[in-house]
Amino acid sequence: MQLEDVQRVTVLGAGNMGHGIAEVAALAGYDVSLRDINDELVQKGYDQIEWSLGKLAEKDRIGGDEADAALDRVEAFVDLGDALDGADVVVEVVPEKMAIKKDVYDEVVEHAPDEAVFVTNTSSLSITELSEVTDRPERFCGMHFFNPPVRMDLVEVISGKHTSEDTLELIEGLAESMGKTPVRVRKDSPGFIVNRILVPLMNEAAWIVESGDADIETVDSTTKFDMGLPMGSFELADQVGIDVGYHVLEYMHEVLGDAYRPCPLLGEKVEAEDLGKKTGKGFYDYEDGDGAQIPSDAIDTGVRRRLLAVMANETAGLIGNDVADVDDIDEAVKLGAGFPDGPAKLADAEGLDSLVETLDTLAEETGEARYEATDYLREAAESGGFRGGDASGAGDAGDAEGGADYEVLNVAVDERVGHVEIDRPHRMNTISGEVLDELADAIDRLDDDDEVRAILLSGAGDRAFSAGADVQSMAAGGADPIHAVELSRQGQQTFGKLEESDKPVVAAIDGYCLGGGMELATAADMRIASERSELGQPELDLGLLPGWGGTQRLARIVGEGRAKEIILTADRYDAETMADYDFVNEVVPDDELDERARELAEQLAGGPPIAQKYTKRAIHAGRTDNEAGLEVEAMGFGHVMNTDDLMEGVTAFMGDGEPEFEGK
Ligand SMILES: C/C=C/C(=O)SCCNC(=O)CCNC(=O)[C@H](O)C(C)(C)COP(=O)(O)OP(=O)(O)OC[C@H]1O[C@@H](n2cnc3c(N)ncnc32)[C@H](O)[C@@H]1OP(=O)(O)O
Repeated sequence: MQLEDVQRVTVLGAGNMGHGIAEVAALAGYDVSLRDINDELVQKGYDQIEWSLGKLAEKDRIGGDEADAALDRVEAFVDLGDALDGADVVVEVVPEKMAIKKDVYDEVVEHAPDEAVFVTNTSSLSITELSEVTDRPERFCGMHFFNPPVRMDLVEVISGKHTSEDTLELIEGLAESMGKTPVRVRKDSPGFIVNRILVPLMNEAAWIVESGDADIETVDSTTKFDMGLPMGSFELADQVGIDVGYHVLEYMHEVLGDAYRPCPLLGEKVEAEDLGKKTGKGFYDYEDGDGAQIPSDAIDTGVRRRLLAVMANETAGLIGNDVADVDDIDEAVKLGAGFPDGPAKLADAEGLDSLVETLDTLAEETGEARYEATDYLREAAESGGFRGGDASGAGDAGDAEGGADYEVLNVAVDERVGHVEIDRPHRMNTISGEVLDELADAIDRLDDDDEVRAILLSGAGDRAFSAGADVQSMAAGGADPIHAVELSRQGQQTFGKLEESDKPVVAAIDGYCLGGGMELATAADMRIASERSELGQPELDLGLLPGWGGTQRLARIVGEGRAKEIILTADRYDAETMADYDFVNEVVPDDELDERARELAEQLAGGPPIAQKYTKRAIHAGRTDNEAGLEVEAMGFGHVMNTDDLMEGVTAFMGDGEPEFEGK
């Protein structure tokens, strides 16, 4: 079956994941049959889809018509035969018990069309074992969505032992058509990629506390504020459900051996039914206490190294056993678990050599199997890291003209325009330290490149130009004032490079342009925005202030009164209002932004570079001293008088032609 043959997707199970997957499939234009075992359950799932589509429309993520059309495509069923009628792909999302799933497949094979492809949304069970109870193991694979499917980009596409390449390609294509990022898991190994990293991390956090080496607060403070992960390890366990992690761990223990022996601390919580947020109490108390209150200053480097060492070992296990390659692992964990960087990159940055040493020491002290470094980890450490000593992790990412590869930017030069796109759409193109580093490098290169005559800035995807500083990675600075001052200076200087560039800079704003993202756009010479864009400086709502030049640059553009209004209210403004405030030069329909921004950038790239340079310099010099500005203007005027560009401009004017300026 080819992707274009897929018309009907049948989703078996209308629970949390089931109705979410059904919604995503309907939004992608597929007809959807949603089935559960009784009217009440299936109706509940259907109502959830209706509610969620309504929310998306309310937030302008989709149009009202689109929401209605998606809902129209969903039909609810209790009868399995009816639900499977005409199915091209069957997505099974029934409870995570092998026996239940097998029973379902026993029935499904009786009713499903012969050519239908089967996928299971298990998060850890064996794809091979499940495929073998069906009549089509080669047309069977895992399709693991993350919760909630409508928001999470990642889909792990897992090959069973019998799965054909065609099936994997079809399901990857299906995931892409639903707007998701599929990551292939080549082997059916417990936990696949994301859970294989997260669950042992949770287990190790518990073992650290169990052994008395640190307390819960220290482990969580280190995880969140030192390693920069989105949550503390115990906070994560509470969020996911301690029982959920525990059962995955038990399964890993059973299949993969002693290295995955669950820490008794987890078992005790499961026994006591303190399962985390869903029961009101887990490692933290959400009912009678304040929930997960994690101190930002209880960081312990020993805890960090231990958690990173275990994570590195798991990563190595996945690569060494050919389950997935390093880039896919990093991508999957970033998208599926919200890590700022993937585990391989985090481990490389720490130094694999030292992590191997940590494991060896722990193995010697405790004799525990989970500290036995895998052969692949040792090999990777010897060759300088997972990426052979390239700690930037750039690998094959990005392809910038001028010889630089970037991890979080796309940089390309075309028609004399150097285009810099922040490429973190899954995190709203937020600005991390890495984005700042790469921006500084890219701007320097484009500035030095004579082929480049204008710079265009944008954000990948259609949700955000940039939602500002990555608060999570900022928090990883551990509330250290000195670090914060340096971070502020780094942003000011990086954005200052754009402002000071001799070349005209255009910011193409589509979607959210907030906080540090707006400060970046403020450093451009011109701003063009799509109608749907929302702009603002929400820092004060976070108890912060705009620290990347916002207090200075914004006032120059919109005047002090408006700048104070924007910063002090922390409100969000639509593009039209920001055009009225003179911040945005032009507002265009959403689907015309890319073309119009490029047109403007190319127009500026065709201008006379020397005159442009002195124009920018004179305007900037005049900010604090009008006389100085006029002096630069006069000097610039003198400089251009003796240029070929002047001759070219005047000749073209006389002859009614288009000038070809060369900057000479
Ligand atoms: C010196 C400079 C300082 C600063 O720049 S401070 C930061 C200033 N910026 C902000 O305060 C904006 C914060 N973000 C938001 O208010 C909202 O987000 C949006 C309005 C942009 C979008 O809202 P919605 O459509 O409901 O999406 P969502 O679920 O909130 O966001 C999607 C994912 O993006 C992450 N995210 C958004 N903004 C940031 C950020 N600034 N730092 C880190 N992560 C961010 C979220 O957490 C979430 O992630 P998950 O899907 O993993 O839950």
